[in-house]
Amino acid sequence: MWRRVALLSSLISHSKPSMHNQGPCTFKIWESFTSQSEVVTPSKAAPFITFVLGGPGSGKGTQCAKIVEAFGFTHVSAGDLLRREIASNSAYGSVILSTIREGKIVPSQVTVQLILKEMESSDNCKFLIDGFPRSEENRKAFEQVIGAEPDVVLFFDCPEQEMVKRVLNRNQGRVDDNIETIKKRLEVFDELNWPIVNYYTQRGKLHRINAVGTVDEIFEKVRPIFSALRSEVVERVRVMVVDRELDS
Ligand SMILES: Nc1ncnc2c1ncn2[C@@H]1O[C@H](COP(=O)(O)OP(=O)(O)OP(=O)(O)O)[C@@H](O)[C@H]1O
Ligand SMILES: Nc1ccn([C@H]2C[C@H](O)[C@@H](COP(=O)(O)O)O2)c(=O)n1
Ligand SMILES: [Mg+2]
Repeated sequence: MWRRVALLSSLISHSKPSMHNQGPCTFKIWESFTSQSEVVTPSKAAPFITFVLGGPGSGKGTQCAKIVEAFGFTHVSAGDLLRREIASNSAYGSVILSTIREGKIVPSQVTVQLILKEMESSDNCKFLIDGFPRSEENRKAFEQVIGAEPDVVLFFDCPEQEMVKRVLNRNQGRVDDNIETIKKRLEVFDELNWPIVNYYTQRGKLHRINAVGTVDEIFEKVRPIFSALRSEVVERVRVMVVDRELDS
């Protein structure tokens, strides 16, 4: 039913040593992902995946850090992976840089391969995929390549004015933290985000969180979501560990 992942593009640089098949939760995909017509449903023996949605500056990264601390997830930020790719001068680096500068979305194939590589290199079984999907194309590419859907989707809902204020105060030297790029990012967000929100709402997976308030106030809205899921996550990790032991 399962087979090991062997899909990584050689065009993507290896900035972290590969630990394929070494961790307790060796990452696998369904053989059936090659069948495009097949509906993909989550399996018990799959990593526990949370997608984290929200506009620029809505506080995704900040809340992910709190979830990691409280619940032991591994944080995979699509934006950070793309920035790392730029810094490593890989084949895609200059295209990614100009895309980010223009406030646009990098082709899904690139982003999904980076996410997959990061998940494979982790010995954890529970992931927060931050800033992904940013478009329906992103979402479909993830399902096709990884062969799984997220278990949970968080959406940090924040007014535009507040997002702009936070981004302009961020002060981390990001090339997209300027008013021109923010305007474009907000336009792209408004155009592409809602179909994703609707899709996961219909599937009963979306948690919309009002992202106005202090960091701690917002986390107190996030915490119960993961507390309620604790036994499901523990069971998933157990199944994956057993699965791996049977495999080895
Ligand atoms: N609740 C909050 N109140 C005030 N400032 C916040 C809050 N949450 C995060 N911030 C600050 O706002 C800025 C943006 O937060 P963060 O980087 O977490 O957003 P993000 O959603 O990851 O944005 P991006 O999509 O651009 O990566 C940071 O400087 C962060 O410290
Ligand atoms: N799925 C994604 C995620 C990010 N990007 C690009 C475009 C974003 O403006 C930039 C920064 O991401 P952030 O750190 O704000 O999450 O990275 C993308 O193209 N596709
Ligand atoms: Mg972020």
